[in-house]
Amino acid sequence: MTLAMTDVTLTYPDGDQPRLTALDTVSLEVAAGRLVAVVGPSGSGKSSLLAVAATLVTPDAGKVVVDGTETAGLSPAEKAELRRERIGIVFQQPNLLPSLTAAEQLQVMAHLSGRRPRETRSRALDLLDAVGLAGKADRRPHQLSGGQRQRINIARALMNEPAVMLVDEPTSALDHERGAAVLDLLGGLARERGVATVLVTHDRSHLKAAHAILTMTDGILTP
Ligand SMILES: Nc1ncnc2c1ncn2[C@@H]1O[C@H](COP(=O)(O)OP(=O)(O)OP(=O)(O)O)[C@@H](O)[C@H]1O
Repeated sequence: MTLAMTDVTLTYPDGDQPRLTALDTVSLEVAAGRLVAVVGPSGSGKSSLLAVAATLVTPDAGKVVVDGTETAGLSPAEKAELRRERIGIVFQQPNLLPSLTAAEQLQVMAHLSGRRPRETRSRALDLLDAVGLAGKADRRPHQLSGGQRQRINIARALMNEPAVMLVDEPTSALDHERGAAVLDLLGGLARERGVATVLVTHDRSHLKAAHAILTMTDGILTP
């Protein structure tokens, strides 16, 4: 299993109240090439789930295995390397660098991993093509639409050929039609590139690209 979370519990301090349980013995398995959607209302624990899967937050209990690596024993530097090399993260807002072209946004990722510029340029162009942005490689963010920027965000997350992709509300800034297109794209990329993808959203519409839809309620994940 490419991503396996087992009995993960995460609590946060809550003033003088007992600690708040954001994730309550959550288990989730995602195989290569599958897109699993996690749907739940605001505050149900979706972002917490992604943060734990991304090794950004350490759970109180439970096990997280990413592409065969048990994450509990890793040092902060090893976790950072795992994130850079094996995990692609797509947040709601693309956070593109204003001065860089579309291709350069992707190349920066590969550069951080020590890959050579010539290789990375051709991989960046291939990925931009895969997300429907062939011909836009030299545009800067302000010359692109919101939907196109979100596609760059997705292509950038794939730049280092991750085993796992974690996606947080990718359609919140998009209209209905563009949102549906981005979700279809994510499903297609997961399948074609064999990436285990988890998508969290509060919005149940256009999830037909998902192989499974799970529900998060008050930190509890159910089929
Ligand atoms: N750093 C934190 N410290 C304390 N409580 C937190 C922290 N982060 C999240 N929480 C609480 O944990 C619970 C789950 O939050 P989380 O952000 O995971 O929910 P979500 O489903 O992603 O919500 P949204 O859809 O609004 O982003 C909420 O009750 C939230 O208030």
